Amino acid sequence: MDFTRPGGIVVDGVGLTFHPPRRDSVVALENVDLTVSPGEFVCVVGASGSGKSTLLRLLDGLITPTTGTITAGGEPVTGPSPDRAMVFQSDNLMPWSTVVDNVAYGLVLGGMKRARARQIATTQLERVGLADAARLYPRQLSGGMRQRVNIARALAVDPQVLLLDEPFAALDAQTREIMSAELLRIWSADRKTVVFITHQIDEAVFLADRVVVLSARPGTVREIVPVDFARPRDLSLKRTPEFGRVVDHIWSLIEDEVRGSLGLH
Ligand SMILES: Nc1ncnc2c1ncn2[C@@H]1O[C@H](COP(=O)(O)OP(=O)(O)OP(=O)(O)O)[C@@H](O)[C@H]1O
Repeated sequence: MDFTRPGGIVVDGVGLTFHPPRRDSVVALENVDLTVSPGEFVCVVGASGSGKSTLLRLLDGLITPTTGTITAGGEPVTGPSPDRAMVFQSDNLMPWSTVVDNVAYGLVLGGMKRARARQIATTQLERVGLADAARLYPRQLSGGMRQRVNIARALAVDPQVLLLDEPFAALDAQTREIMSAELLRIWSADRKTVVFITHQIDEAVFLADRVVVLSARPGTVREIVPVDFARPRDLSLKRTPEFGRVVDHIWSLIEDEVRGSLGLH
């Protein structure tokens, strides 16, 4: 596999130490090695504080590693780029703009004429099943709809890589399940590279080609678990014994650390 192609990511020996003012420094990540193939769907799980969000911010270029290097599409990551789009847990939509203008925002910011940007935004809204909501305002949408708008907004700039930081964490359990199936449907259309952070092991296994399990602080790659279930996947997969076995395996890798993070040793 050629990781220097668009969408490929190489994380090589990456460490990140925070130096907060007037507090002890925090080694959040240490010696992380990871390669992601173009078009691959990778999920990252780990106990609270294992450095999942930090890893994602490094991949985006929002922060710079203390040690090691990161390349995306063969180029060193030195800062945020339109080639990579982030989706966060909270939706960050502008309440004063309509849904379509929220989705068009990144394109307009990049210099595109508003009419053209709205056209592209409308196409993206169709993809996420929200064409009818284009003229509504964010407050008129449910949480699940808002996160779909968020995904449409990330896709509108046509990035090579989508970085998602617990995008469904604020949703109720049923909406969350449906949203993960929706995300796979949207992803399968053009198979962008995805790195998806979650606390839910079953969500990770349902979505991913591989699940990266981080160990507790300092976070490092404990194991990379391949998930070979055929695609397209539907939610009934989650009720199969094979699925349960993969979930159990990952849970066994992090259970001690989750207990430790709760002071339960
Ligand atoms: N800006 C910062 N300054 C100092 N320490 C930080 C900073 N950001 C994160 N940390 C610390 O780095 C470690 C990793 O944090 P991070 O948020 O990446 O973990 P996480 O796995 O995403 O956690 P969670 O699952 O709880 O969201 C934690 O100990 C956290 O307190």
